[in-house]
Amino acid sequence: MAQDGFLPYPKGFATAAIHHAHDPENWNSMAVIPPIVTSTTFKQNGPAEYEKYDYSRSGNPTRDVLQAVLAKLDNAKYALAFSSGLGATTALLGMLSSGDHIVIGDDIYGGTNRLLNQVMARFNIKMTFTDLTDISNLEKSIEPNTKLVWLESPTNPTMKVVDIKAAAAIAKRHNILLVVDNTFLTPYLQRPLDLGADLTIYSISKYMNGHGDVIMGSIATNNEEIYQKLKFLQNAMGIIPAPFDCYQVNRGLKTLALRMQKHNENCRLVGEFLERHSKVEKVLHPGLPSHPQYELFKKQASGHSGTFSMYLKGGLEESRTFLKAVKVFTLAESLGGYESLIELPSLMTHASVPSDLRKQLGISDSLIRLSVGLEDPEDLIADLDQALKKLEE
Ligand SMILES: C=C(NCc1c(COP(=O)(O)O)cnc(C)c1O)C(=O)O
Repeated sequence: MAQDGFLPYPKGFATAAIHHAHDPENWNSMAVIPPIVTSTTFKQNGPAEYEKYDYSRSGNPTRDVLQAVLAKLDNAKYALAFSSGLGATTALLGMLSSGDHIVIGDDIYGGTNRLLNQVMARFNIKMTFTDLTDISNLEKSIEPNTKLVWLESPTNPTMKVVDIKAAAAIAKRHNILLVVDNTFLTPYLQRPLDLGADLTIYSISKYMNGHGDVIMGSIATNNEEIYQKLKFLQNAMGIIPAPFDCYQVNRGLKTLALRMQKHNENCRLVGEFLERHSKVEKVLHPGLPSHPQYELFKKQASGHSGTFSMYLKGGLEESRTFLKAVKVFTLAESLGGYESLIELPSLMTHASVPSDLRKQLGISDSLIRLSVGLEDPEDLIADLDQALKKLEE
């Protein structure tokens, strides 16, 4: 059962993740598990006369199985896989032309901010960063040359929630595409296309693969024209994943439903423990009633994942002491794996965000982001408790 008051978990999701596009009749071997096709090239019947595949960058059978499953899980017609989440972002931004404008939620992954500000800006892509939790800021930021609205919800790392339906309605009214980066929740907990978004993008490297051993990205959409443009860019820009990685991610998806339920449960227990702790200033967890947008979050999600943030009392010294003391949690970047991770965005994942924006967003040296994994929650809580006790020494 989904958490009280949230949307129900999607029916048939686990069955689709396991069986969709997996008919053994699809391949001569009748293998139950889709074969891994590592061949870089495929024999042709005559010059430019071939069945479906000519060169693995342009198309690959193992990648196609993964893309079919990814589309199904997002209730989408189409999905494409890329070499990384930022690779998918690069392909998506590759649809823009010099002079185009995009409106972006102010709180986004540091690497996405870096790609926009330090690369795309050099190609004369104009951008407005704004706080989309106040949805009136979206309308105010739209200009005649605006082509994309880009948002995360919840946001990385301050966990702000954006009203996706409202953003989609405004984007549609202005004939602008809405992209939602759904990395933090996956389509099991939130389905942006069903809420009106035109595209949803993922760092597959996180929960979708879920095993901390693949870097990959993906985009899903129902828009045929956009799909064809992105498929062209996937090949023309060469931003493709390896067949073996596609096999690993396809395998990871088979337990996505189970893993997200357990991340949801573990993360609530850890968040509630930290909320009660004297050394914790504030917890930012959209799945807890204390979050300012808890009611909105329940309307657009089936629950929260394992990633949330908190403000520790004190400054950088206290954060360093605490982060060096954890033992079950690992101090490292990334999130969404079965192993629990913990990090300091100001010096790690969001170090490339301009300091004035970090200050404005509250990404201080006291803001700590946790990715609660699938370990026994008692062990996770005991680990945080012993590390917090170091602040009393
Ligand atoms: C590595 C981290 N984030 C990657 C990320 C990316 C980039 O994905 P990569 O697969 O790392 O290229 C895109 N969108 C979001 C919301 C992300 O969190 C991190 O936040 O620790």
